[in-house]
Amino acid sequence: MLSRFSLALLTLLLTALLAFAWALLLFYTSPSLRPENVDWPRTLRDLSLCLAAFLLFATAAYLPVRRTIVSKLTIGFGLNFVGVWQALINDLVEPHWWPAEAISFLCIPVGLLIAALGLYQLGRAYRMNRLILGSYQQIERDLATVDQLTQLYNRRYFFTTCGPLFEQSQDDGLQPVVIGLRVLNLTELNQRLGLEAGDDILQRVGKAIRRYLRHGQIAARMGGRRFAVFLPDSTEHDADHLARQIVARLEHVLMTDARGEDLLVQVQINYHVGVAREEDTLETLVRRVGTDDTDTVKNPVL
Ligand SMILES: Nc1nc2c(ncn2[C@@H]2O[C@H](COP(=O)(O)OP(=O)(O)OP(=O)(O)O)[C@@H](O)[C@H]2O)c(=O)[nH]1
Repeated sequence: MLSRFSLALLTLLLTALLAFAWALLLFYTSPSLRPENVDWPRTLRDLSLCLAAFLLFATAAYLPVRRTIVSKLTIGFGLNFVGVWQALINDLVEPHWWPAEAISFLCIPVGLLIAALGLYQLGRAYRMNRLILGSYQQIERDLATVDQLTQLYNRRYFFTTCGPLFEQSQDDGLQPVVIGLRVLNLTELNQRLGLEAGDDILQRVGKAIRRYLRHGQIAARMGGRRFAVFLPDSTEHDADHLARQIVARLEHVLMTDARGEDLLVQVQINYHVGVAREEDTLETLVRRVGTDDTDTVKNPVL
């Protein structure tokens, strides 16, 4: 089995060889035009077209894309080259043989049609590749920044993104607020209903938080059972209202236990609203609301 490179080389060589042999045959069998009868500008134009067609033909043969597309492009541009080559010969000799006329008449349009089909498929393949690549990149980004259980951002994303936003808000004279939330009875629920049920509860917490978020507000899972919501500009009252809505939504959650029976579960969530003071940074504010891992012991609030 020939490699792709050898097959392309063989196709090009064979076509060039046949084209020269065909030209020799026509020059040998048909009367040549006298130099004063040759339309030199037209001949030069056909010569340039011929070179361009051969270049396209060669490029198509080596394109690193699917074989079906390569063959369409190679056949299309190859026929195109044959047609233009014939037109060039016809500029220099007077062939009284119908195939010589028919070749350029047929090969150019048919070749262009096939090449256009190949180009269309190439465009589609390129678009598909872009789409696939785009979704891979999106997945990669999501895996790096989003907590897969709750679908909220992770702690790393929270600090990287909200840090500059926090400073920007302060510079603009706005009032950044952070709400810290913590599922108090997760350990107990895990023990009573199992880890899967605990995961389910965390998922519902994520969903409830996302439900009440407004544009520009960012929520993240900061630890196993701790969450933070960043509001770039808010008041204690509004943030408190938002937190109450989230907590109220999760107060009683309907779940199914291991035996398939419905169960009303009380999810206890503690929250704390932190309004930024002038001397605050995002870190100090997050620590105050008790969502930073590093401050678990020191924080008496949550
Ligand atoms: N089902 C389930 N339980 C979890 C998960 N993450 C943490 N927990 C439980 O939540 C409890 C606290 O876990 P931590 O990882 O200490 O959570 P934290 O957010 O750091 O909270 P602190 O206890 O305040 O330090 C433990 O009982 C864990 O088993 C989780 O992804 N799924």
